[in-house]
Amino acid sequence: MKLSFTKMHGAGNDFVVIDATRERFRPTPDLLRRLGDRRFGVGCDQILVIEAPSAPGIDFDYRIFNADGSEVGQCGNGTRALARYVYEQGLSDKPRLRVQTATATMELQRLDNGLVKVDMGAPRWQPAQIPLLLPQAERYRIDTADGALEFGAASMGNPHAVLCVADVDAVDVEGIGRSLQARRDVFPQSVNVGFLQVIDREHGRLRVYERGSGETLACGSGACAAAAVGRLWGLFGPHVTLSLRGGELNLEWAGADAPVLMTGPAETVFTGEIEWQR
Ligand SMILES: N[C@@H](CCC[C@H](N)C(=O)O)C(=O)O
Repeated sequence: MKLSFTKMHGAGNDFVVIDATRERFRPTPDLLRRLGDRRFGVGCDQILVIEAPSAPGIDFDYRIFNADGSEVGQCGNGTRALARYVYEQGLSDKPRLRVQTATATMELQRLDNGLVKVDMGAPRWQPAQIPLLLPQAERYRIDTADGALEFGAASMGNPHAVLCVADVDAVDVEGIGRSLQARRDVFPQSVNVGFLQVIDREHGRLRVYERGSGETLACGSGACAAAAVGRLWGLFGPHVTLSLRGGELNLEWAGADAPVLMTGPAETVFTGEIEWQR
């Protein structure tokens, strides 16, 4: 059988988008891994599945799979790609859309400049399993194979650890990323590991070693977590632009229970079909 897909990206974080409002899609582990495989399949960081809404007040259900086939609850860059797809394909012309993932409800807004702004919801502070270093700033410290690591931890519907570093280009992103991900006592569902270099109160640089797909060129939920941790630690003001290897994202967070707002690009790269033996 043939499966139609659209290849998209948001700041270089790339996606295979499946429109399950128009074709039947059964996300088996083999098929997901083939879609994610850059050599034997299509290749992407995440597979995004757009489905008809399963609840009132929601425009679309939105399922997210990492390239390794694991299903997750959040993908910020993918949310902007979803909005772009919906508008390009005429699935909706509403300027604001509400989408539901396994763990989060998000509101998306199409801006006049072609960018998409996403209300990502309020950060939730995690993890509870380890003692805080500084309780008032949600700062943690654990011992790993790479020595003692200090980090902030936030859930944006998926788990993130954020480490402040002097120079993102000089960090062993994969090594430290993997060693934190291996600490299942602290992160039972593993974790996306962000490395944040603060430039000034409104600018930073960020690299993210993602769960299920390794280092990506950008991570939207990781950028939200980094902006929130940076603000909580007194390093950032309420507006910050983060430069990732694939582009820039703008983040706003007023603090406490306010949602993190993320603005950035999303592009369609090509469409295709993949042969698939069920
Ligand atoms: N790239 C994404 C995050 C995708 C999911 C993540 N790898 C996880 O396992 O939680 C983003 O833009 O947010």
